Amino acid sequence: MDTLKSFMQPLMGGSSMVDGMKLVVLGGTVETARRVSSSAWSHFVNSFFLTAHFCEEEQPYDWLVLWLSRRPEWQRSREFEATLRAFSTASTASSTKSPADLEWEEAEREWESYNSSATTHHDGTPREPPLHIPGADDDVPLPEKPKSRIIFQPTYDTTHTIFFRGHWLRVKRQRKLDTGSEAISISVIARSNAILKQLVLQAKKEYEAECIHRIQIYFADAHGSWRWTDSRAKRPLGSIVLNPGVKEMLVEDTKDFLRSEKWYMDRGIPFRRGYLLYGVPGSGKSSLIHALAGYLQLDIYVVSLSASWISDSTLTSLMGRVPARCVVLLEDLDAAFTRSTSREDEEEALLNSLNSTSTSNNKSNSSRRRNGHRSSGRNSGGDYLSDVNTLSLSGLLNALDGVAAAEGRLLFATTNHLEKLDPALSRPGRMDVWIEFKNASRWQAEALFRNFFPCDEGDEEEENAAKESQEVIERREREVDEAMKSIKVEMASSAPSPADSRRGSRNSSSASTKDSFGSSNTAYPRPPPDADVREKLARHSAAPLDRKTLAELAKTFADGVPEEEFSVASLQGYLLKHKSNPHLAASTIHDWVSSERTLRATMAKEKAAREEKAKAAKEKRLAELKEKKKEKEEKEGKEKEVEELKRKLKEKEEEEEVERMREKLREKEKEAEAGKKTEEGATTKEEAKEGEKKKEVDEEDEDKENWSDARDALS
Ligand SMILES: Nc1ncnc2c1ncn2[C@@H]1O[C@H](COP(=O)(O)OP(=O)(O)OP(=O)(O)O)[C@@H](O)[C@H]1O
Repeated sequence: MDTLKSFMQPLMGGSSMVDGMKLVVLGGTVETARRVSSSAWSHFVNSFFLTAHFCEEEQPYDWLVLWLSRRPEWQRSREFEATLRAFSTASTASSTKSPADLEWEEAEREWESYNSSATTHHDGTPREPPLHIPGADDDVPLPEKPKSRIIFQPTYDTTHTIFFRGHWLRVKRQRKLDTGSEAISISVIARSNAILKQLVLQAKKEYEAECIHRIQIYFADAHGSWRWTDSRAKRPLGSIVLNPGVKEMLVEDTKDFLRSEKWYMDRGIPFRRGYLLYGVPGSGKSSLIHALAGYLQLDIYVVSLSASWISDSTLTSLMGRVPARCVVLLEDLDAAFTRSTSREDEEEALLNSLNSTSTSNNKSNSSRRRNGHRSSGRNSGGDYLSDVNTLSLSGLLNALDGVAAAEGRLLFATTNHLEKLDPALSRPGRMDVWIEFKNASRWQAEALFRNFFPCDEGDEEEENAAKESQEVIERREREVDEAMKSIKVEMASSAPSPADSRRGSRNSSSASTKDSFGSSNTAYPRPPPDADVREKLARHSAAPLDRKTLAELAKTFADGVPEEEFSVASLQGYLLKHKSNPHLAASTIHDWVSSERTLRATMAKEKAAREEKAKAAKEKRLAELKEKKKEKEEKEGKEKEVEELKRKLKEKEEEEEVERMREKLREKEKEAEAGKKTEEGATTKEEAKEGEKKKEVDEEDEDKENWSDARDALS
């Protein structure tokens, strides 16, 4: 030991070095102890904590976000960000409000009471007086603008503790590094994961309770996932007007299907059902699906097959990811593949043949078309030609009923062009129920009218009230007319109108020259409003009609609507214009029909002219393309002729060369013959024999040489 010390002493060079070494050793020991203890602690913690992860892409995430947003602890984080609630479920529909919601509403009320007393904005500008429109029903308050619900949630990677059913939960929001999507992890100290299951079920229940009056709409995204897009109030099935029995049949069929899972399983039939709704636009296909989904309490998953990003694989993964009970909606099924007409094919073929540099591309394009792929987009020349989505018919069929397709879903497909669908797509098994939608029948017209105008079922008292309200309407209409007349007078004399004076009396601070919408023109007098605008200024809702009047008006209206000529949507548009005046709606339907017919005839003429023009332009383009093709073919023909001549010339030259070689060979042979004869005379027989042999060998050598010369020359 002493020897070692004496050996080390000079190396250490004194006590300061020793102290330094001691410090390093001490520091190392502390750090190692820290690391070991922290990993032991996390190991210890992990062995007691159960953790559940919820990814943004999955539905339980939405349940959890709603549940957390209702926990005051979650909203009172010291580091938070404010966001609009991602799930816009109607708060009005919800019967229960969370403490967090109540807290937020209280804060809003406080803010409003502070601000309502002020007559100026924060920037000092005066507040505008309330708007008054002559004849408008100011007594009826406008519905409040729906409030967006702001939620405060903790920033990423901060851990929060929330108490739930006797357990402390550690909750953390995280962002995944690879996908950038959000996730929530919840840890709890427990022996089994029962508490986490309870939590998820609780969150689900609350979410469903909030959504009971609404349906959720999900749209497919480019990554093959479903994104929540909208939440809509349920549409009552009664508001959909179809010919008798159609709705009932559909409702019964869907209900029966949803009840028959076991029946399907017992028979080994895939538990799926498809409905094809086809027919004229504006006949209620989409509306019926929404109403039905609401009735059956199912969410809607919408795929647009004409999206540019859609491909076989994305569609397959989307179809595999729909929940067990839902409505999958494929809108405008015919738009998935646009088949080109023969003329378009011809044009494309011509273009392909002209574009010789991209031969291979063209081949692949046309083969894609044959396989039913859709293409649209721009070519280099700026024309719309080929931006390809890679969805094929077989891919679509596979996604609909392949092994990966989810079971239990109701598939609805809509199309306006049944004739464009491939028979494979609409065969039973894929589309089990077909429903045709036509233009409105008289029966539908009457039902639509009845749906539009409220009926007072009631007694005499109520009938009197209805009459009174009718009188009120008429009085108000008269007022509007008078107000309009006075506006005209004002225009002529520049005197303030009664409407203006009323406004002035309400708020003397408002500028007298300004009209209701703030325009203060002085150079040009105000033009009189159109009859259409006057009509709109009238009161907007009709008083309830008694049963008899409603029946009469509905009949008059339906009688005036020609059978299956106008879509329900267009009739709805007409009724909307007269929604305050059912009498007018019924009495002027004939005028509307004739004006619509005239309008349609004009539009048809214009369309025909446009099509004619487009056709002529197309013909011209086609002729130009043909001309170019002809020129190209001629040029190619000439080039071919030149090539042929060159080839022939080369052949000729080669033949001549061979002939020259043959000539040379013959000359050589003659010379050899002559030499042979001279030698014969000069030698004995034996010598002659030997000489002959030698000659033969020489000749052979010479021949070989000549032949090789000739071959070289030929090659
Ligand atoms: N049969 C109907 N009953 C009630 N309302 C209808 C009906 N048909 C159409 N409408 C009304 O017309 C509008 C358009 O209807 P909808 O979008 O459902 O028609 P569609 O057949 O799906 O049209 P498209 O084929 O153009 O998508 C909606 O506002 C809807 O309320």
